[in-house]
Amino acid sequence: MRTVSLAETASSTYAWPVHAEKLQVRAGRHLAVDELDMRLGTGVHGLLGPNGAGKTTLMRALATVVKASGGRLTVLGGEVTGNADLRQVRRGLGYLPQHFGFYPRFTVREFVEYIAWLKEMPKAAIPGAVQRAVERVGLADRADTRMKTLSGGMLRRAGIAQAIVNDPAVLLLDEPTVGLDPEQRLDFRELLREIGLDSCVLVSTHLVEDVAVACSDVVLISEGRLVWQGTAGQLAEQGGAGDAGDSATERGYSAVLRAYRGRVSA
Ligand SMILES: Nc1ncnc2c1ncn2[C@@H]1O[C@H](COP(=O)(O)OP(=O)(O)OP(=O)(O)O)[C@@H](O)[C@H]1O
Repeated sequence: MRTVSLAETASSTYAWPVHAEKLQVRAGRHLAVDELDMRLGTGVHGLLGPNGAGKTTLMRALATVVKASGGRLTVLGGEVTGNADLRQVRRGLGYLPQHFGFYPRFTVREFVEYIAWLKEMPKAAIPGAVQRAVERVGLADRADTRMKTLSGGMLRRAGIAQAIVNDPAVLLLDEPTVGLDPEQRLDFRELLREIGLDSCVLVSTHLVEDVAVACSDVVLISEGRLVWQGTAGQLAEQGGAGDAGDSATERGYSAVLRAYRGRVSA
């Protein structure tokens, strides 16, 4: 049986689970997110953009790991750029960072349990929630294996398990499909679609095809700004025969970026 998360039982008086207005976030001294406006509702949102576009920095700000240096950011109704109770917001979040740390002697189960405990899940709900998260990422047969002995793809799946253990209302996944084999990628797309039915999921990736298949909506950023937002089908319609790419979605991606670069250099 599915455990009901704290985020679901909290009253949701906000219009958008994620709402950024003129958001600015620094990475070191660099302004990596610059006056970004973005609203995300329920569904699976694919976050695309070239290397250095600011995807990881944006994810980190949404995950409340870094503070914004300007603008406004509201996550699950809490203004995280203001004086919101971050503990309350964090209980409703799931986050898979691009690189995540773990104690190598922990088993997969201990690692996911530890994150559930950090998220202040009710003690009695933790064992069942951990088992379910591990099963959902296809690691049930490795639950009692030490983290240090997992393959790269299995580690990534353990990372996804910790991100979903609390049934988060906002799930942030930074390049989750890196290292997954083709079969696991297909299962993962299915998992994303399932979670996106009642949660807001943001997935950063360079695999435009993953976005085309698994995401209800695409957010494209470049130089820290929102360049384009729409459905994967609408993105595909932006491209033409002369645009770079092996699929309609890739050609759409190239066309949108080309148009944006033309606008900023004009
Ligand atoms: N610690 C740092 N100090 C200075 N600049 C940084 C730092 N971290 C990131 N940057 C810069 O901020 C910008 C955005 O980086 P970020 O990692 O958010 O981009 P990204 O879209 O996730 O890139 P990628 O697709 O390569 O993972 C880049 O220009 C990067 O060089």
